[in-house]
Amino acid sequence: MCSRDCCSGPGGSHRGNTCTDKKGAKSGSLAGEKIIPTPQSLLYPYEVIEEIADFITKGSGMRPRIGIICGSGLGSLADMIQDPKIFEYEKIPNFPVSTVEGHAGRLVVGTLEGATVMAMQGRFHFYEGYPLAKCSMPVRVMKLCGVEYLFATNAAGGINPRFQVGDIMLMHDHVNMLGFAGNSPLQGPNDPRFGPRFPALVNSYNKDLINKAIEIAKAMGIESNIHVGVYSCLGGPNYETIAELKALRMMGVDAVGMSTVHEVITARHCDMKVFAFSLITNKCATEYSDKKDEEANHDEVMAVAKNRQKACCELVSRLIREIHMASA
Ligand SMILES: O=P(O)(O)O[C@@H]1C[C@H](O)[C@@H](CO)O1
Ligand SMILES: Nc1nc2[nH]cnc2c(=O)[nH]1
Repeated sequence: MCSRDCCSGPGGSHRGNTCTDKKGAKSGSLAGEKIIPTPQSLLYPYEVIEEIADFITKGSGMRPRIGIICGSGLGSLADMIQDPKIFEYEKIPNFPVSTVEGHAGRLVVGTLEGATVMAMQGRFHFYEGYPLAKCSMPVRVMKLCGVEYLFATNAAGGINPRFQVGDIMLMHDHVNMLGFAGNSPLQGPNDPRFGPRFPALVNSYNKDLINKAIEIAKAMGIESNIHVGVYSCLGGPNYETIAELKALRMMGVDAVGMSTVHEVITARHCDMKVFAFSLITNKCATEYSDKKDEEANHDEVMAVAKNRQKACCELVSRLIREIHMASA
């Protein structure tokens, strides 16, 4: 495995003096000390994304309209897909592999509530060692497959004291902490075939879809478990300190996680409509305490996601049905 920028993290390796990604493409040299960094946006040029998209559309015989990214423990969202064509990440050319528990590592293409969909059962995180452009590369693949709507889901810690474990927060905005630190999936030369150099991000989260989701939650009788709020992505893999959580709360953040934001930036850059939600899997303590049970842990995150998967699946499938009906 390569731990340097030259071959972009897991899946890459050094053979002799040469740095090689998992497909064998040479992307840098270890000879001498001169390693030329690859700007993030050049990691996956348009033509490579196009090749991956062709592989999926030809292999599935479909052009999906809705893309779903399953959060930690929420892989069952993809299990709802009918007549699924399944692509293991390892078998997709130039695709990274999933390394996190709760992220199966496969792409599922089929229909859901009549709509053509593709779902990532397993996403890529910055803390796995992947640059942000690689984490969100599948969003561009979705775009070139024909996807118009991105549904991004995640497991997150609730900072807003009104949030309870098992609640769902519909994202209406985000605070991009990795962006504050100068990291973006759009870093490097811009390819206008994807989108503009300086994309605007106000109104990134589609208001109509949020309103529809609230109506659906009412019809499901879970409106008291639904909130609309602000998500923030940190680099992880560690969970936050109390001081960090206090600071995030002061900034107006309601829930914190380690994903989604760079996917949304990539989706908005190529003009997709975005719907995203966080399943609140743990309450974040914002006061100092010795209580061990106030510490976040991934087992708890997975257990809560498993418990709440039914509600999440129903919300997603009903919303997809509305989108499909509206365009039928
Ligand atoms: O992929 P998501 O954002 O749902 O996963 C969250 C963030 C970490 O990957 C993990 C921590 O428990 O859950
Ligand atoms: N950063 C972060 N990610 C999470 N994913 C699930 N819970 C949490 C949390 O408390 N913090």
